[in-house]
Amino acid sequence: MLELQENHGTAFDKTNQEDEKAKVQITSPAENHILATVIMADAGQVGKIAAANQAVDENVKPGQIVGIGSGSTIVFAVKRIAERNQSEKLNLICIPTSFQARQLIQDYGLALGSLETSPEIDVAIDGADEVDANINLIKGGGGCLMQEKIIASCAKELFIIADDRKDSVALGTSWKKGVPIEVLPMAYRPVQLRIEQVLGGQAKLRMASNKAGPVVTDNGNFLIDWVFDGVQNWEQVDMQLKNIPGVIETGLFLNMTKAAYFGTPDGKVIVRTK
Ligand SMILES: O=C[C@H](O)[C@H](O)[C@H](O)COP(=O)(O)O
Repeated sequence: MLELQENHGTAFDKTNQEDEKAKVQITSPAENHILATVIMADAGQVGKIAAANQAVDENVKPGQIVGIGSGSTIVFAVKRIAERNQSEKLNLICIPTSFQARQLIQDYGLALGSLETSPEIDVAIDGADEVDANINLIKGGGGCLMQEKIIASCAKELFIIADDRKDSVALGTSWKKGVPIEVLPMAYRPVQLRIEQVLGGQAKLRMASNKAGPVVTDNGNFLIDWVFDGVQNWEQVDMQLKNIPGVIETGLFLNMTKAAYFGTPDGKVIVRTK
C-alpha cells in the first residue's frame, strides 16, 4: 500500500485548516485494488482528486502545451499528468501560473515551458475559490490570480477542478472572503478608498500570517480582498475595478471557462459546461 503524504500546498493552508483529518482509501477500478491511502485527507480532498483525475483524463492529449494552475487541487492534476506521462509518454510542455506551479512541474519531472517560447496554450487546468451557475469564477484566495488569468487567456480551453463546496449559484454565496484584487503596492491605499467609494463594501488589505505586513504576490504586488453585498452585474464590476489606477488584475474570471469539474465526497464528478 502506497502512502501519499505530499505537501506541495503549504501556501494553501487555508484549505488544510478547513479540512477535517480522516483516512481515505482510493480504489483503482482498473486493477480493483487499493492504490493509495491518503493521510490527512478529508471529504473535500476525495472530491479534489476525483475532479482532477477526470479533467486530466478527458482533456490532456499528447503533444499539448498545458497551463498549470495554482492551489491545493492542482497538485492532484499534476500528479495525474505525471502518472499518465510515465505510461503514455505524453510529450507535454507545461506552463506555470505561479512559483508553486513551477515547482510542481519540476518536482513531477514534467517539461517546464514559458509564455515566451509557447505563447499559445492548448489547455489550461486550474482550481477556483467559487464557481457560479454560468461557470464564472472567483480566484486568488491563495494569492495567485494574475499569472493564472494571463495563462487562461492564452489557452484555447480552461478547465476548472474543485471539490463540490466551490459549486455555487451566485458568486459570493459560498466564498465570503471577497474578490481578490492585485494592486501596485504604492497605490494600495487610494485603491482601497476608491473601491469603497465606487462599489461600497469593504476593501481589505490582505495581511500575511507568517510575516509582519501584507501578503506579497509572486509578482511583488499587494492583494486587496473586496467584501461585497449582492452584486448583479459582474462584467460591470470587473470593468469598474480595472478602471481604478493601481489595480493590476482582479480575481474575477468571467466567461473564460469551458467546463468545471466538481468532485463529491464519495468520489463522483459533476461536470458543468455552459
Ligand atoms: O490563489 C489561488 C488560486 O486562484 C487557486 O486556484 C484557488 O484559490 C483555488 O485553490 P484550491 O484548489 O486550493 O481551492
